Amino acid sequence: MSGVLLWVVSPKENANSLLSLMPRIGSPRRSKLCSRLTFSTGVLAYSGAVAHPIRSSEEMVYEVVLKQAALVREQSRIKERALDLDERIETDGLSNWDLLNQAYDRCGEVCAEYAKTFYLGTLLMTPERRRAVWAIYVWCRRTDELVDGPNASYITPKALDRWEKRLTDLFEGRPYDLYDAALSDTVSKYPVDIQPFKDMVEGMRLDLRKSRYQNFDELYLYCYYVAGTVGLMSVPVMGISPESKASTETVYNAALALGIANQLTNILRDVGEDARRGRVYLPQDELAQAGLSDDDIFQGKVTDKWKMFMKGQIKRARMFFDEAEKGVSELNSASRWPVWASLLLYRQILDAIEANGYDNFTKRAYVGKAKKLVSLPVAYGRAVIGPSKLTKQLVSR
Ligand SMILES: CC(C)=CCC/C(C)=C/CC/C(C)=C/CC/C(C)=C/[C@@H]1[C@@H](COP(=O)(O)OP(=O)(O)O)[C@]1(C)CC/C=C(\C)CC/C=C(\C)CCC=C(C)C
Ligand SMILES: [Mn+2]
Repeated sequence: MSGVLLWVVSPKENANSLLSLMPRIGSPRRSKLCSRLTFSTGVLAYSGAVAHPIRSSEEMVYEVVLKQAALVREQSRIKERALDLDERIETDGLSNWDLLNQAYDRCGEVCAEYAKTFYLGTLLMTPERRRAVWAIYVWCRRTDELVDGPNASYITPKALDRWEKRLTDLFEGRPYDLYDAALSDTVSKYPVDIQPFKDMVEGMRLDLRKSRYQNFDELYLYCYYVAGTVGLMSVPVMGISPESKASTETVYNAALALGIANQLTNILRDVGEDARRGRVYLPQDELAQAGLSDDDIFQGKVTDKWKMFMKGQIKRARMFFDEAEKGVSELNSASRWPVWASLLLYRQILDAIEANGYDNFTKRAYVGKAKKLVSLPVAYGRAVIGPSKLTKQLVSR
């Protein structure tokens, strides 16, 4: 016999308490802490006489973190073979090497076009790392465009299956086009696991079939798929400082946290815009606990209830940013500045939501040019600071 049993653990159901908003970063210790302190309800799977809890999103994501961290340690994917460019790419008398350089240059152009500040930041990286990050950026952008771009209404689950097949092909050295060729080369040189890429495609599938999230556990998984994955993809390329004493998992957890923080911020910024597309990413149970419903969101009135609710959501996003900050200094020195810059800039969107009086229905929170300009040297200042000397704290987490 097997089935699912719902149980209630804690009598304290206070959605706005600090503890219930804690980032659920997936180290086993944190996981235990979270389940002890924050879970008010849970799902227990039972089969026969043995009962065991169904894994939370956090635990499932942590497995990917461990896998990626192990891969980095082993450096097992570093291959000696040169990239075998597929005959589907027209050669025009150019060598594979020329084509590859062209491919990377095109990725850089896309990056400069869509993400100027980030592009500028990458210029501080070594040429090898910089172009690898561009290649990853372009693949992520293209993946996102499938469900968010101008042709989104034509995208079907089958099209996403084809996109995933193309992904496995490029990981095996069979790229379809120039952008894929750049990524194919990157993943052959750096210890990048395919799983976060596949998971991002899964996030796009989720966007096709799901427009409501019952609780934070569901939302956490979505945020991992579409943004936490970016952190896991980027760190193997950006590199961890040789001086870092932190465990690889610690750094990957921070990278994951930055992706989650960014996506939560993105969701809070875009509440009105998403509602107009029939989408509500905010956790339904937390909305209900705050006395709010989808209708309140569709009506878009900034009430006291809404402000209270938003304060809690912003607090949680900030906690993920705090968790991420702990890992940035552990990265290679040249990679720290773009990461700090993107963290500080994205984090300020939360301040902008507050400054807009929590009206994220009709106003789009953004960071103005002056604030952006001030943030860049601040990011630089932070980037100069290297890995933490507090090794014990970081290693043992
Ligand atoms: C240095 C740096 C920031 C590197 C990452 C570069 C990279 C590969 C970015 C890809 C971003 C991308 C196109 C993702 C596709 C899905 C998506 C659009 C996610 C949203 C990004 C914001 O986009 P935007 O504001 O344009 O949103 P709209 O489409 O307009 O709605 C996300 C919110 C998530 C992006 C996630 C990150 C940038 C994760 C960053 C984490 C790291 C780089 C790890 C850093 C390492 C440590 C140790 C902290
Ligand atoms: Mn958005």
